[in-house]
Amino acid sequence: MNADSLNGRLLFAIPKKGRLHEKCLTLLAGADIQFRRANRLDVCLATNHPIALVFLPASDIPSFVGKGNVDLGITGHDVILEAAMEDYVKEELRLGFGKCALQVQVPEASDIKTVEDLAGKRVVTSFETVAGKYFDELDTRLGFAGDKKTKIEYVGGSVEAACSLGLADGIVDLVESGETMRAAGLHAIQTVLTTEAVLIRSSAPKHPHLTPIINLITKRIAGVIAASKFVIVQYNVHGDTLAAATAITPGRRAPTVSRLEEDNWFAVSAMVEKNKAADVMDSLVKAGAEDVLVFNLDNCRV
Ligand SMILES: Nc1ncnc2c1ncn2[C@@H]1O[C@H](COP(=O)(O)OP(=O)(O)OP(=O)(O)O)[C@@H](O)[C@H]1O
Ligand SMILES: O=P(O)(O)OC[C@H]1O[C@H](OP(=O)(O)OP(=O)(O)O)[C@H](O)[C@@H]1O
Repeated sequence: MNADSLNGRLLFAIPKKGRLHEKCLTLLAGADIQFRRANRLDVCLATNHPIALVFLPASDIPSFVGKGNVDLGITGHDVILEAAMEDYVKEELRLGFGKCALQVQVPEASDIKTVEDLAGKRVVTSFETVAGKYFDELDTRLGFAGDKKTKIEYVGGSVEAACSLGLADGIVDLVESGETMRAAGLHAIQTVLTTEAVLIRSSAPKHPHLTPIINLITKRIAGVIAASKFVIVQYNVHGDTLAAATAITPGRRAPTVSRLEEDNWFAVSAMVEKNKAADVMDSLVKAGAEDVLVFNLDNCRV
């Protein structure tokens, strides 16, 4: 592939490995962006759209998109703040995966119980920008200046080991299930931020002629995300209980109601939030609905 083959194509950055990689591939498949990636090749052309996919480390994606070298990207909200690119990228969509929290953690046995106790001591993290800003503000609030200020030290990984190795009094690291933190004998004393994967575009795009395709891909991905959050509930109901049942399933705009080939019976279908589907089914049966079915959505435009 040469640079010419990228001409006129939308460049779309995807994390090349790590926690977000697989979920991004599922999202691309759901949005019907097809491609064949040759072994170890980090740039590849979509076969059914004028798009080139660029596989990059998640942490590099905010600056590539922010500087306009790449038109669209997926990365973590935390990574954007760490790269100090929040003024240069627009977060178009929250994607509902890669959810975790950046937390201040200390050894469970430690005397340090609050971030105020930790201020002025040693903190190890991979998020030196975000943690630096957080402790700068705390130091200022507490009147710590010069060598009294909190010492922030960067490590690239295995942050949770820093306290037991004697390198730190506390750490700032991501927590999802909390397993890593507990296994290292740590507990969280403060949440600095919560994060999830986001779709981003440049705030000052270099290729304005690509805006229509950027909008199209954004809508497609929004459709895949919405479809994963909703199910379709369908049921039969007698005319006497139709109003009570449709009040339980009002749908996004309105439920679809069709007459059955049986006197005063109706079939109803409506979109329902996936995490409420079981409760909705219980309420429908209680209200007198019959033959209650739930269908997954593959995709939608809402
Ligand atoms: N435990 C987790 N649960 C959910 N999302 C996470 C988790 N850990 C990280 N993330 C999200 O994924 C992003 C990338 O993290 P990941 O650890 O995969 O980094 P990476 O850049 O692939 O580096 P490496 O694979 O070298 O650790 C994070 O910035 C965060 O947004
Ligand atoms: O709360 P948990 O579910 O245990 O997840 C948190 C861990 O996940 C991430 O690391 P990852 O496993 O991606 O490895 P890394 O340290 O190499 O980044 C993060 O840095 C934590 O260490």
